[in-house]
Amino acid sequence: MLLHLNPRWAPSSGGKKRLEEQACCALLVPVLLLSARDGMISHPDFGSLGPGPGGPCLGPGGREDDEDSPGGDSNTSLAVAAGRLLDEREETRPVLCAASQRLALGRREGTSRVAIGPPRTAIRGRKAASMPEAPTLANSRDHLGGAAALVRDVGASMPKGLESSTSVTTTPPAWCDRKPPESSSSSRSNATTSAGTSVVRRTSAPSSAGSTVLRSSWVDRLAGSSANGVHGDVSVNVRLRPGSNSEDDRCAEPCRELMHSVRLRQIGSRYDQLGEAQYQFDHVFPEEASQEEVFNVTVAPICEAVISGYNGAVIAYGQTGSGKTHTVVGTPKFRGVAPRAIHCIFDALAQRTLWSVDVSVLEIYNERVRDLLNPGAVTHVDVHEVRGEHEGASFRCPDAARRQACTPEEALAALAEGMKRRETARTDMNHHSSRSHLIFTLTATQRDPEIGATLRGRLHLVDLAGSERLKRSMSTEFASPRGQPLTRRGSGSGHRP
Ligand SMILES: Nc1ncnc2c1ncn2[C@@H]1O[C@H](COP(=O)(O)OP(=O)(O)OP(=O)(O)O)[C@@H](O)[C@H]1O
Repeated sequence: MLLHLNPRWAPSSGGKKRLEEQACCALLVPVLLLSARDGMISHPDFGSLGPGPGGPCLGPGGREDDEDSPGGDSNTSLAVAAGRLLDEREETRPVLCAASQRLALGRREGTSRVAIGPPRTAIRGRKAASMPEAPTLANSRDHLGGAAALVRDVGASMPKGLESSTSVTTTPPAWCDRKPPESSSSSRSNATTSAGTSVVRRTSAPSSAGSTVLRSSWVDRLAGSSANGVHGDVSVNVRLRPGSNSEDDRCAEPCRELMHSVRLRQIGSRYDQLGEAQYQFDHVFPEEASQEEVFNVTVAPICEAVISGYNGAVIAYGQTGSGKTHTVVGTPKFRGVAPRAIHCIFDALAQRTLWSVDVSVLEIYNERVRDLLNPGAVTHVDVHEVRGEHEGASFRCPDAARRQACTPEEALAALAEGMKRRETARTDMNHHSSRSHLIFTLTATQRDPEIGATLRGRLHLVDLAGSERLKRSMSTEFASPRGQPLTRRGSGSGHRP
């Protein structure tokens, strides 16, 4: 998560509320993310693998490869996250309340200077000394461990017939990150599990031994990850937008005394009594931080994980004009994380023999999901909620276009095409303001024909609409067809309650 702050956001009136909005972001975002765990870095996808329209596009040395699964495993676990977070107010309210409670309690405990426990502490389940445990975060270690537990559960639920019918006989390639099974037999099967829970596909499904090794490998990684913070974790980072020259003008700055923390300061005599507040993050990017630095620290590790078969998401959150689109997409001169991630993933795939990449660009606008790669008029696509026995709910947009990309340029062209169709509106704060949530998803699929294994990782890059309330940004030009504001409270732009 990349949280964006505009240090100049210190208006003379209504300042307290606005400062609170920025401060609340710091607390709300990590808490909210927990409820979006499925859209975060997670275990390799157990779902069925479906080729997108146009069929698979294979990398150098690849060959046309037919998938036996029906198409439709799609791309919007992030849309999920965003959609659920922003639209299902009933669900998020307790979480929001918990965060507000934390903020309030934190304030009460300090007087003029309040040090709020670091979000990462809360996320990783180490209760901050001064923090009451938020009710909806009940034991967040369990929450993080949920992914690992999920893997165990899915493995445990392998149908018996499947377990005994197949085996893996060859040593997996280096990229597969698996050990060969201890015992093997030659039988093969096209069987898949009832819930599509086998990641080994097409001509074979894992043997009992093989799948156990596979699972334990993932479980180890996931379990290890929550301990070492490399994978399977949520990191919350802040980037400060440049632009404020004078000290008096600034309401946010990196804290020199405490690493990776930001100090928020209220400007103006009316709210001086509020004092300062410090928030600690995984990383704080000062105003002078380059695009490259942001990518290297926050996104490059996720790209590596995607190549290893994990799903990852990068979500840019912040007020309008705070630099979300600049960070995610950037400009030709200052390339954002999206083009860098695309190049990074393609560079890694170039070392492999058999791979394919497809991309999709979706937009959540006015509470509906739109497919921005549809060549005709921009169309809405339905969101299907799928509830697996062990996987919880996931959301898919099977009708959304998934464009095959053989080169980074093709993937970038798809992103550019989607950006062009994205709804923008002029606000008083940002003349090219994004009024929708943009979700760019890149799916990297690698195959090993020898063992019939498929390894797939997804990267979701999300540029959220401005988090401010609509009336604050005075975005009066956009209204729904029914004359309502673009988004209601609690959803889309201005989604804070
Ligand atoms: N780190 C930065 N360095 C240089 N310019 C920046 C930086 N961050 C933002 N900007 C500039 O600030 C302006 C607003 O940024 P941007 O459009 O990315 O904001 P946003 O958060 O996406 O806003 P909205 O939610 O309204 O779309 C742009 O002109 C952008 O180039």
